Amino acid sequence: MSHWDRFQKYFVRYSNLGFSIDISRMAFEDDLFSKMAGRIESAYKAMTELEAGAIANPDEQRMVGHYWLRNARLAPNDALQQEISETLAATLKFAADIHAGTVTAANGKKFTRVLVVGIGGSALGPQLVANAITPANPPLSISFLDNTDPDGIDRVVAQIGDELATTITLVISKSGGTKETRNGMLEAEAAYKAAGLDFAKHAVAVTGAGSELDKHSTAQGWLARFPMWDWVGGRTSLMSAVGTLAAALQGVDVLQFLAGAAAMDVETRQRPASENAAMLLALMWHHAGKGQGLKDMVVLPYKDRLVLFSKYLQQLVMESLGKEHDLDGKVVNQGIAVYGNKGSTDQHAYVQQLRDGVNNFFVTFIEVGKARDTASIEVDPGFTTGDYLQGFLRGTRKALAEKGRESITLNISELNAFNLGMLIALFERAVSFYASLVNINAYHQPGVEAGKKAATDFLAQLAKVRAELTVTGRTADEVAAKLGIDPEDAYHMLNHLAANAQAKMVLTGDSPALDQFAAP
Ligand SMILES: O=P(O)(O)OC[C@H]1O[C@H](O)[C@H](O)[C@@H](O)[C@@H]1O
Repeated sequence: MSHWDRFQKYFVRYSNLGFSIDISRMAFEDDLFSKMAGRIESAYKAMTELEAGAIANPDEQRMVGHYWLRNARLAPNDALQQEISETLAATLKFAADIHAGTVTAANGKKFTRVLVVGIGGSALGPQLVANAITPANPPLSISFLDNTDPDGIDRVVAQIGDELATTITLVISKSGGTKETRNGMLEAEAAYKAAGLDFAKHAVAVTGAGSELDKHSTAQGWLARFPMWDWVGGRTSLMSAVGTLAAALQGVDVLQFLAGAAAMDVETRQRPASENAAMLLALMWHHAGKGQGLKDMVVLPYKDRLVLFSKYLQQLVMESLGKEHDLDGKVVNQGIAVYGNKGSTDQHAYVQQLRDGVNNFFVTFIEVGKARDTASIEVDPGFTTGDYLQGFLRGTRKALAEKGRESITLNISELNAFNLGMLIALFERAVSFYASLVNINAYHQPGVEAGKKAATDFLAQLAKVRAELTVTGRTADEVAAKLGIDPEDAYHMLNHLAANAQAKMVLTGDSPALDQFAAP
């Protein structure tokens, strides 16, 4: 069969949405659909139950409700439907009050900037939206504190400068207890205080009811609090107040963003697999990686404003699918690695390996029809930069295909709120379908807790190591023996303390075991 015939055979287009998916350059056999029919059927059944309010996250005994966020009528009861609708209305009203100057900074002036403090799903989605679909001259600019790196925090606070006086800070944390976010909140509060500003009068919480952050923000009398629910995972929370509040403050058309997601949901809820873009993605992932994630997903949008899409999908895909056990408790070590930035830029970075090197990936091209909103100059007689961008996408896809490297191409007409909503809904549902195909729970994240606990242990030991420092100096072995901890851990802690003026290295031996550290 010619490429042209295969392209036409498998090409799926939702003309009403200006969307299409091309899987023809994936080297699956024609009997893929029949071979997978049983698992496809189970995936559709699981999806129907999930959207009807089943406990689709059995490990945490929770419903999975992110699809309801863009169509509240789907929620399984009136109370939830009302809560979703009222929260959306409240975020839009709050943003309108900020824009109108009904709600102002403590100095009576309109807010001009929003500072988001969050991490993981409480930052990646808002960062994607801010980068991709914020209007050219947004009513509020945006900054992010998305890590517990003091140097990074200092840079953001310095960039905001005096504008802090008209900056509204959104502290976003579903659990309300994530330490990086708590630290960012305290650092932001310190910056406001240092500027003689009352943080509470510039702060808003987006968190679960009754969380540490909820209690704190209520006790401190912050401007507002918006809810997060336990039936929305962090990585699928962008269409809750996590994403809608920051988006609305920046002048994004939130209702169009949600409408795009809802429209893609309609197309991908129950269509037969061969016409269902989300099921097609899930099946291509399964084919490429043999159901074990053996090939990485390279995300290559040929649009600068989608450069954060791969980072967003890293969490959505890898935190959902990267699981040790399947639903039957069998050890499966599932997952699909995701990386990428943007084309054609990445052609000058790693595409060399994609074409000629190890064939351990498949590419997902994202093609955006409309090149720009303004008129184009000619960079060659008759050609524009947009022509080049399209040429590089098509050329790279062809060059990869010639060497047996697989790719999927998604096409949207232009980059706007509706179409970004569509893309996010598409991948959310593809993740749900894929998880069913490989029989895993896509909605919990046990592995993340392990890291959090190890960090807590590290901090407890760091305090003891610091207390062990004397004027004369101690080696890591001596400190470890005294405290009964791992000598290498002790060594790294002593170096951390020395690098930050909380210890000093008094002797450098010819092996780390001889290095001596003393009190500063
Ligand atoms: O929103 P928070 O509760 O602060 O959680 C922030 C992030 O923490 C962990 O990394 C979770 O695995 C993520 O899913 C979550 O987005």
